[in-house]
Amino acid sequence: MFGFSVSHTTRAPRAMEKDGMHYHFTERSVMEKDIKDGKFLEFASVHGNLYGTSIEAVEAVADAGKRCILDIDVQGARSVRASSLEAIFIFICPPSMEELEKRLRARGTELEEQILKRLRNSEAEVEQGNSSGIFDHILYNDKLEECYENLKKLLGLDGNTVATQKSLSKTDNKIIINCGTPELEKASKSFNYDNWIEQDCFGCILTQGRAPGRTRGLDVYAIDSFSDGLNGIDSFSDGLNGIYQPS
Ligand SMILES: Nc1ncnc2c1ncn2[C@@H]1O[C@H](COP(=O)(O)OP(=O)(O)OP(=O)(O)O)[C@@H](O)[C@H]1O
Ligand SMILES: Nc1nc2c(ncn2[C@@H]2O[C@H](COP(=O)(O)O)[C@@H](O)[C@H]2O)c(=O)[nH]1
Repeated sequence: MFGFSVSHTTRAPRAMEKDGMHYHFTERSVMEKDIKDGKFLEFASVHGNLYGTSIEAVEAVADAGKRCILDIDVQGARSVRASSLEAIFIFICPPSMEELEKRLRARGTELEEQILKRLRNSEAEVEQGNSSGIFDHILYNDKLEECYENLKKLLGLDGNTVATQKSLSKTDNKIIINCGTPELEKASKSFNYDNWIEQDCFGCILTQGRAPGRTRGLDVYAIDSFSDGLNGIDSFSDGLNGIYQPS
């Protein structure tokens, strides 16, 4: 259902990280050129390295028929928030700086200098995450399982709403999204067709999987429920598969 957008970064890969899976590891000069050429939705300098979300990375998720999740820092979130893109922004916050330090040290992937830099930056991020107004929700990541449960609740994935959230139909030249929760309703109403980047019902950015300008001129409607047998998600097979994944 969900797909992770594989970011680009100029930092070196960690031992277990694979190029193209965890990140697209890249040279700074190459990434800077790609940024100049408009290939990135957002980018930021984080802990001394460049990180960014390419348009292609998001399209790859959309092409797979999945909803796109971006794991990005506060600067990146601010850029997306300031853009015309609509998304739900969730700040995942450690329970305390002490616990974060323990976790970072236990991860064993950074040298002391980098750990200290990351902790300093995290302090600023936590402050901004809590007070900048960028984020729609703050999730405290104390016990992982609880955090996961809370995330599911927040996305309306914990109960009966799931079935309706997945409902989508295409009839004639109209795409109909079923709004199962207030969050969904907000999301589908903010569907941004012009930019070919849409708000996913679960707060993720997703695309049509096509480049800007190749519009087919479809209209998008959000409705409260499917009472007329329009649950035709399986018939949604004309190449517009970047929007919703069939259940
Ligand atoms: N709830 C949790 N309980 C225990 N360990 C956790 C929990 N959440 C995350 N961790 C661990 O803490 C470490 C840091 O987490 P993560 O990599 O998500 O941090 P981050 O915010 O991206 O920080 P950085 O930007 O420095 O990478 C990882 O080793 C991760 O496995
Ligand atoms: N603005 C962006 N931030 C990103 C992106 N990909 C990852 N990140 C953030 O960087 C830090 C560090 O990540 P790490 O893998 O080196 O530990 C972390 O906060 C990520 O969320 C991106 O594409 N854009």
